[in-house]
Amino acid sequence: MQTITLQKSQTDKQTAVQITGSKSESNRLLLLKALYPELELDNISNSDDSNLMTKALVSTSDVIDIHHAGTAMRFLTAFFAVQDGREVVLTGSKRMKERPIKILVEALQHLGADIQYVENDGFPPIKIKGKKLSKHEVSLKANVSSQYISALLLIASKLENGLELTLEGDITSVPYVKMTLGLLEEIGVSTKFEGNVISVKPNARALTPQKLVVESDWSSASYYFSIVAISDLGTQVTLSSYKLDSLQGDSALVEIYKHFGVETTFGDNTITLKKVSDNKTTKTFNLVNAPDIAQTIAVTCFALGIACDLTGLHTLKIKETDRLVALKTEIEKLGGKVTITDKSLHLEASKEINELVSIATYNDHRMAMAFAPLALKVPIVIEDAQVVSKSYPTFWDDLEAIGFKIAQ
Ligand SMILES: O=C(O)C1=C[C@@H](OP(=O)(O)O)[C@@H](O)[C@H](O)C1
Ligand SMILES: C=C(OP(=O)(O)O)C(=O)O
Repeated sequence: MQTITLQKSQTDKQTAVQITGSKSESNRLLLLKALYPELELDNISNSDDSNLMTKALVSTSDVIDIHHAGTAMRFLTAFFAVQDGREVVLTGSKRMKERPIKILVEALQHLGADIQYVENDGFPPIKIKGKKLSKHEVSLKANVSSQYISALLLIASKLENGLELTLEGDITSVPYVKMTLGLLEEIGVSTKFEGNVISVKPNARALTPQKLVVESDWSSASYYFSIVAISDLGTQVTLSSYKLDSLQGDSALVEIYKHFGVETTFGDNTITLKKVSDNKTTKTFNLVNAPDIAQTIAVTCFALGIACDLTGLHTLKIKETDRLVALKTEIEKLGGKVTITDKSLHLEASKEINELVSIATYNDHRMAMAFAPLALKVPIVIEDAQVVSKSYPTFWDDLEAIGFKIAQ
């Protein structure tokens, strides 16, 4: 699928959507299952990133290409560093070669790992010679990407003496670190997070065999929060399978979208989103704990003609694309006015939205999905629409099912 044109939704369509498993939970659990085969997993994400992770973990190839998958790149760096005797080059897409990995590599090297850069210092591809790591104490800078922290925590229980990790500076994307610790605890690994120190106890034995069911992806749910927010009063959509006590930080959507008049009701494994009121006040959110929903929220505000101030966005520049620049460029094509710094975005309230603007997606699934709900206001064109498969392969089918008209 390449360029598609999206149109306003039809009435009398299906309003229930089953969303695939969380990509973040899946990629953690897939790695943990490789370390502890006694684990059984259910509702694993069907995303490209999780498929790449699954394949990489059993690959016998000398070179593993993880394309655009950031978590796979970071988690597998730690995984292969402790596979004694295994030599592998981990590489990725052109963009992956621009996404920094030095903080993680230096932490692993400090613990005793043998990792070298193949092209540019500090960036993939990297050559890893797996070995037994000798040390168990390390410090790392915590404000660039939480994925470095999670990567170390995921292998920690397999180190002879576990791990004591000291986090330097502000910690970014904290819920993702807590998700990692939550999953470790769930499978029976002991962890402690006190102040800026995280410790994980060693565990050389097999775990109690158990089945873990991955909750569906809350970042994917964000596009439906946006659709409902932009829709008429009374509009509702039911999504499954979700739970109240989520490990995913993006479940903050429930509170955030109250500000847009969207009410969320938890049912048996489901959430029902309903538009109950209109609220046009300027929105201010700090998204340091939920960076992946920044694009969704910015576009919701633009569609509704509401101004917003989004902060805590310092990680957006090193994701699939520079998301701050991409948002500004595309919203301005549509007639909006956006000001960005390297960690914030300000959108002015606007009245008009230009029709049939062709939205560039920059190899970023979230650019395609975040702009899609705008079709409720004006017909819109999405370039390289297939990018959604990075996290949500059936996104366009699901939009059609709830009534969007899609032409190729
Ligand atoms: O650990 C994870 O699963 C993730 C952590 C976040 O990255 P940063 O910690 O780099 O912000 C998030 O943006 C990404 O989509 C998934
Ligand atoms: C940033 C993301 O993914 P990753 O860092 O794993 O490529 C994302 O899914 O929005």
